Amino acid sequence: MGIDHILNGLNRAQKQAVTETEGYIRVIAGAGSGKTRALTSRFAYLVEGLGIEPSNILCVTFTNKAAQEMRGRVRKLVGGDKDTAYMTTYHGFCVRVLREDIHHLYYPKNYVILDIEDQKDILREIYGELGLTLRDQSFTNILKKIGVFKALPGYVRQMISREDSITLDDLDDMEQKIIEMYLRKQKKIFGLDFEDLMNVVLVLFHDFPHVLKKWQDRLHYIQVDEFQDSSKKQFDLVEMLSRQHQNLFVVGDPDQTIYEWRGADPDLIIRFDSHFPDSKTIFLKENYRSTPEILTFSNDLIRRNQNRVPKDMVTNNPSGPEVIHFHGKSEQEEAKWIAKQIQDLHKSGIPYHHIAILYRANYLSRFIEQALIQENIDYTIYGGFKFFERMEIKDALAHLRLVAFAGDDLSFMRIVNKPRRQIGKKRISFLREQAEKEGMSLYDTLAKYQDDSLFKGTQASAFLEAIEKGRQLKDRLSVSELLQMLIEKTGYEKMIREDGDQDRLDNLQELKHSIFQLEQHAGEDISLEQYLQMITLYMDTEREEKKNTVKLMTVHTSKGLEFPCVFVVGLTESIFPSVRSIMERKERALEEERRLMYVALTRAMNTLYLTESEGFNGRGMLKYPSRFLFEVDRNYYKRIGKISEELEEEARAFHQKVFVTEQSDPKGDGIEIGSKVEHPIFGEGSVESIDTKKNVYMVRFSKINAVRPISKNFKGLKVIS
Ligand SMILES: Nc1ncnc2c1ncn2[C@@H]1O[C@H](COP(=O)(O)OP(=O)(O)OP(=O)(O)O)[C@@H](O)[C@H]1O
Repeated sequence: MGIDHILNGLNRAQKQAVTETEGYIRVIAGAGSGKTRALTSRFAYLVEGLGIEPSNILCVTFTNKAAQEMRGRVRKLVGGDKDTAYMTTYHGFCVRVLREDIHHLYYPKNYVILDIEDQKDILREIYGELGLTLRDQSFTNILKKIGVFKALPGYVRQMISREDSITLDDLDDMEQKIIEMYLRKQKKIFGLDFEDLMNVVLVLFHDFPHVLKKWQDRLHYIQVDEFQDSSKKQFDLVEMLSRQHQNLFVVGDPDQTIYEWRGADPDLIIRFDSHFPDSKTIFLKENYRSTPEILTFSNDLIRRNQNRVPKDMVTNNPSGPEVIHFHGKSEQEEAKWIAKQIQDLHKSGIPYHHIAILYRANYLSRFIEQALIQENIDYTIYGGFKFFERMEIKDALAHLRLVAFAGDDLSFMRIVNKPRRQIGKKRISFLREQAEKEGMSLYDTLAKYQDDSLFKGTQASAFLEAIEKGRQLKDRLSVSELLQMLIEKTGYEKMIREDGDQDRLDNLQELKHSIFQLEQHAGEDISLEQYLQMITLYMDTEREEKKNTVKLMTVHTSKGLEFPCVFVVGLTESIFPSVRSIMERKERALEEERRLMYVALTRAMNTLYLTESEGFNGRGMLKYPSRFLFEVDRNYYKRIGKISEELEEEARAFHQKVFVTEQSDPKGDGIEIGSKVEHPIFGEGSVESIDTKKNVYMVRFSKINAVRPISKNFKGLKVIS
């Protein structure tokens, strides 16, 4: 087989990326520039063009799905009989290494990989032994702390050593005790969680040079996809492996780093050339996906980021429709407008599956889903559950149903033991039997037998009390108030809070917000029964799953995908950019949010709509359009719906406020974004941004008309206004 079929159709830069096989090579590939294609073609070229065995090539991808897709594409190019086992994720590779070599650490080859549920089971045991409850510390919280503890691989030696160097009684700190017990229990069952896999391999390679050498010998070529989302440890791994043959090929787009919050380090790709001074850089700048209109808009937004390799994407694609920003007066108007556009697109011959709706957070799907259901537009939530099928939403509504109809056994079963009330299998089967015999509902049966000795030690009475209270108040409280009262009194909301899953909490909040909004707009009181009837429309689980549906997903999920028509919705400041991320990670997060927006925009091939609306958010705060909409030149998009001057002014002030309060200098020396400052050498300047990670102010000085990073510890920088 020749190699023409591999190289045909690639552009010059792509061909270079495919055929430059030796040395350290970085490919900076913009959105839609065909990096997946370049990467698979390169693998095929190594095999077909150079005669390298696939078992000598490690090709690391970011997700299992990407690995699978890449294997499929490579098989098409080189035939289906080639071994593609080293085409895998970082974790997948570590699992293989450990399967072969973990015995050096006295662990068996069939060690156990612990998933999140196994981890929680271990914690449950520990909590039992220490007499702790979730009120003391949620599992999510302690798992996060275990994650922080495992940030550096050093602990692995302690975990695998067969002697306990620390006596548990010596540990006063409860968290330390839990972590130590967790490690011991892990060791007992030879269990490794996801965090450990990489750490154990790093320690193994470090402490057993001959093992590292074996893998180095084997892996002549290493290529890494989505390199911008690699962490320092992942980089260390491939760097170590490539030392012998020195063939490391990385491809990524620094503008699409969206996992910094969980350890990705965009500097690794940005500074790849300083790490490997002999490295070559190839730019893939030609975008094959989008229209010039979409690209111009996206380029103009991402240009605002400071920490990047400057590059503008270009395209030879024909011109398409203008990018549209729709501004609605209310969330309902926004949703209706989106549904109407989808109907129009569909009428014009565009199939539903060519349309995607992207949002920043899962809970935002609710308002769109309701509009789509009302208009009978089929949709699928990509990588998740529909809003009204999410566990916490079904549970919350089960509280309301049980108040409305005591005979609803399904709702009873959903919530009677959530949170745990010691009403397990045995007691439930008693209730079922009695209910059957006496022709009563499970709820009424429990009410009848709550004082029976069988229910001693359970919290059955407290549960019944909460539901009874709901019954008494249901005609006096609004539905939203009733729901709040119920989930508070039964402890359901607390359980979700203690579990620490922010997505679930956001969904609950969104449900309450949606009921409140409905009440506001209805103009008359809505009874509980009316509400439950209305909501049934959205809970219809019988709808069959169809292929030709509009796809709804978070922006994170949309990474790597493309659609002819894209709606990016809910573009409200504080939601996108997310104020929560900015609070946690300051201005680094703002840049990451902008990159996330860039990922969303560049999913679109032909038509791009951006939507947001006025009104109040779930926390009762006024909504303002996202700063991202103001950062792009007005000539690059068309606005439908008027933003009053007043609203625009308030919005801009709000953007500034979020930015300044969240990013102001914690040392309190009065220097903030926008501050005018004086420097003894550079003269007057103004602070453009603050890099908390590097501890510097980025100051633009007028005398030199350039930005200089000035250390926060430098005493000579003074505020002048
Ligand atoms: N040389 C080429 N000629 C024509 N089309 C191409 C070429 N290279 C890539 N494409 C097409 O461009 C689109 C984008 O390619 P691909 O999905 O590989 O991009 P990407 O760089 O991975 O994008 P992103 O990072 O934004 O997800 C695809 O539809 C692909 O088929």
